[in-house]
Amino acid sequence: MTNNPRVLKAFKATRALGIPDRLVKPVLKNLLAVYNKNWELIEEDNYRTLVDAYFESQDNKVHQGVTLFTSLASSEVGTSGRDALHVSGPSKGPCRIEHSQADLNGMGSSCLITREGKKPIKSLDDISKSTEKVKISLADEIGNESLPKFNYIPDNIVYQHANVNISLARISDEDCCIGCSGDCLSSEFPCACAQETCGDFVYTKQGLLKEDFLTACMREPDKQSFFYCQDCPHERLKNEYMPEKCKGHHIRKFIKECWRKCGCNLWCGNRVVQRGISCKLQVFLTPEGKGWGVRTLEQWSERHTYPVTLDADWGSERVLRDEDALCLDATFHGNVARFINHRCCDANLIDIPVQVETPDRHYYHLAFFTTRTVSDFEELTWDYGIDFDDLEHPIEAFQCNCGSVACRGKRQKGRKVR
Ligand SMILES: C[S@@+](CC[C@H](N)C(=O)[O-])C[C@H]1O[C@@H](n2cnc3c(N)ncnc32)[C@H](O)[C@@H]1O
Repeated sequence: MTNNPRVLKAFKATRALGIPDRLVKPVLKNLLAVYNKNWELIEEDNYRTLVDAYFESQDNKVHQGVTLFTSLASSEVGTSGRDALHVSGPSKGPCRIEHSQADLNGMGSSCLITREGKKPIKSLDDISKSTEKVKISLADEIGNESLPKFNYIPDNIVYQHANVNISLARISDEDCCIGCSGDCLSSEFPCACAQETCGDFVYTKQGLLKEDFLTACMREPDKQSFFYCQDCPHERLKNEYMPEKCKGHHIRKFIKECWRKCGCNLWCGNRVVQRGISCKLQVFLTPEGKGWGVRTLEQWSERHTYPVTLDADWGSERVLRDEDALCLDATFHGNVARFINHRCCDANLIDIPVQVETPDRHYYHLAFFTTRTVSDFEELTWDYGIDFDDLEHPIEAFQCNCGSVACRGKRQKGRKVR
């Protein structure tokens, strides 16, 4: 552990990008040697040289010849391209929250042992570049695709002027459990953080979502659970001068996790999403022409949770200020969730909003939970909620190849989408 304030400041800057100190340390040491201890060069432009040097060093480390064993299942998660996740945005372009960093060029040719046996493929050992707790591998068993260039970041980063104000001072005593200690799930009475979910924690001691809460989240929304804005940012984004009437926003159930102002510890059972991805996931090239997708490398015989921080905003107020209409955009910076493909109606994932750092509901995490048993090597899918007939929908339509018998995109086949 160093006391050098310049080193500590450098760590602080790289930590903000989700890079652990232990990985930055050797890169920093190397740069100091190269620059003859000229700190100014390293500190310039918010440590740009250091960050670039770190990512370069990680690129060089891309392992070739990853071997995965059939006995372990493989799976992946992917999400939001820009189109898929623009849930709402202000008229002058959405305030963006970006996700994750990693330059994924540098794929190696190797052999991957899959359920079907040995196959020549391109593979990467860990697209998260050690920023996640578990490795997220990549496999192209078809061998003809290069990855889109994007930066893998494990946590959200606020882009430009997005109105996200995270501060402990904004969390009132009613919004946290200062008096708790250890694990809130073990205490006799539920703490203040369970108020959001009617005094009952939503997680089991095993870190799974309780059945009744999940079932309630999966239920078809009724008319009362929609909110209609007077002046809808969604519609204004489509047509600034003659916006149509708001089509409605689904008012959804939130999960509220304990956080830093709470007295409990990091291993409290009411802190699941914030601890990061813990499942073995793999990004793979889908054979149906959907591009890259995500699958799991292990069977989840129970309903399981893993966090992917996406974002959206919904009309929780009569008049939504433009700057509060946030969206998640993982086009350039994102995590593994950016690869999750769409499946109509019977997807095996559901997204649930999770309040962690702020009681302000404009900004929250979007976590994906499995809705049923997922087999090893099964693709993880999510219903993007696209209306394939609405060509003005903010999610850009594509020719749906989800394969579901209830595919809503079938009618699109043979017709040119945007
Ligand atoms: C969030 S990205 C998912 C990752 C994407 N497959 C990739 O290779 O980066 C969304 C894009 O994936 C493709 N996609 C997702 N689901 C699809 C589906 N059911 N059928 C065809 N293409 C799909 C579409 O091109 C869509 O715009």
